[in-house]
Amino acid sequence: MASTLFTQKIPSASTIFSFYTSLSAFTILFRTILNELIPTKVRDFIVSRFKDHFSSYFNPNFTFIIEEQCDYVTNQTFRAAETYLPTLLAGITTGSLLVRSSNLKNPLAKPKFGIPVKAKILDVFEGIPLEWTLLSEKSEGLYQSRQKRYFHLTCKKEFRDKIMSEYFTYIAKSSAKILTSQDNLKIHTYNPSDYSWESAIFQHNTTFETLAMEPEVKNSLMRDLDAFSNGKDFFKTVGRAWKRGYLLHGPPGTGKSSLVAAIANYMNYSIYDLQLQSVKDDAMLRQILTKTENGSILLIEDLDCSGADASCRKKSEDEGEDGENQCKKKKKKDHQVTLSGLLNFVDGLWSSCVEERIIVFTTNHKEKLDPALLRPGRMDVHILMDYCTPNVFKKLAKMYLDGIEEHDDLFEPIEKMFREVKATPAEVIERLMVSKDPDVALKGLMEFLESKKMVKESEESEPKEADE
Ligand SMILES: Nc1ncnc2c1ncn2[C@@H]1O[C@H](COP(=O)(O)OP(=O)(O)OP(=O)(O)O)[C@@H](O)[C@H]1O
Repeated sequence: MASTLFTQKIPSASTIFSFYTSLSAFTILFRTILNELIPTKVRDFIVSRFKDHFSSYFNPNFTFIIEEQCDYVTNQTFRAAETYLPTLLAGITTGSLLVRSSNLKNPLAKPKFGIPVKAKILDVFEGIPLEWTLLSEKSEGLYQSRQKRYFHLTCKKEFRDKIMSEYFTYIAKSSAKILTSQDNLKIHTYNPSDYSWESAIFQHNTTFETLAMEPEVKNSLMRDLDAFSNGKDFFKTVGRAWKRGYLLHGPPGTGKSSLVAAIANYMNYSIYDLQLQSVKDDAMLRQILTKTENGSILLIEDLDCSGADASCRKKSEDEGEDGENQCKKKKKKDHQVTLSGLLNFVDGLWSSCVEERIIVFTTNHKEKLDPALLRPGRMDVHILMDYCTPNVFKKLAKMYLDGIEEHDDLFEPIEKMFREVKATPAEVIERLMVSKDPDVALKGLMEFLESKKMVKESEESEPKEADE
């Protein structure tokens, strides 16, 4: 009985050999079918699915993939990670590190360190070990191919839910804290050939202290900015996007750009300076604007020259055609941003894509703008930056002439002149900078204003003479 069982359980050598030859023959046949009948791409797909299935089954880790761009928008989690991770350099497992010194205010400031591609950074959150890696690869974008960057964040599978619910909030808060204490503001300019914003350190010394404006206008603007920056809950309560639009208008040299710098310094906001002429169409405008960050100023200068205004409409009307239609045709031909595309960002649905946003438009010719841009609610505040007034002159003289507040002979006649002739603050500053000696500088300014007055009087008298 025992011997029967034994012979049944262990096959003979010839059985094993014949089984082995059949298996080998089957394997060779299978491989041949796989190699010759199934196309390479299908084969690779089957193998990769097979691998993925088994590796995820046996792999104890879970990986979050955080791409730089999601749809049209900058992924804020990527931004937060990029800001937060350099604080973890002690846990970096790489032989290299990016080193940057960009604090223009203090050349001796410690350099900052950045994360090189493929470097692994280790973090620990409530005892959970985490590993970050920055990766980069080329991808085909809407307008051209560009570098696609993304982070891999890896943790043990059992901590996946905790990381999802708590860790990402933690790094968002940490990066917000780091950003509010940043040393430099930035100015971003859109580069149409690269379809991306290029950044530089923004170091403009103009503040509300150094800007010469009528005191009531300045004070009311500062109050408005304070209310805006503290207004997060208010905007939410009234159901509006947290944004504020300012239209700065007035002749060249009256301080519109300087006022933008003063606002940026006061609010501690970076500036996105957009030349509308460089934007092909509304779709591109959407893509550009959604790539800007919260808590920033979007600046569109010289709006009357941008095409998205009434100037081309007026021209067509003068030429006797239906202005609006011709304007539309022109936009279509040039692939330019349309007025409605722009308005969508000023107060349409897209205006809420970025929070805490100040939009500043500047123009030398408010009268040329399309009335649609000037309707109530579009631009919240209109500020006229005008020719020099006696108050503005006094402020400039005090700044440029060593704190001078009075001058026995010249202050009064100069102030009187400003009521009669138009001179921009830029022109006045040019004369005040001629000498540190108040007598010389103010005399030069007086002569300049007198010559302007003479020109004005002769221009006024010319038509009269012609009439006579
Ligand atoms: N109100 C002002 N207070 C102090 N400085 C001023 C003022 N206005 C002009 N300036 C000085 O004049 C120069 C030109 O000013 P700015 O570029 O700000 O004028 P603008 O109105 O923006 O001109 P444009 O319309 O040509 O862009 C700057 O150097 C600025 O410092």
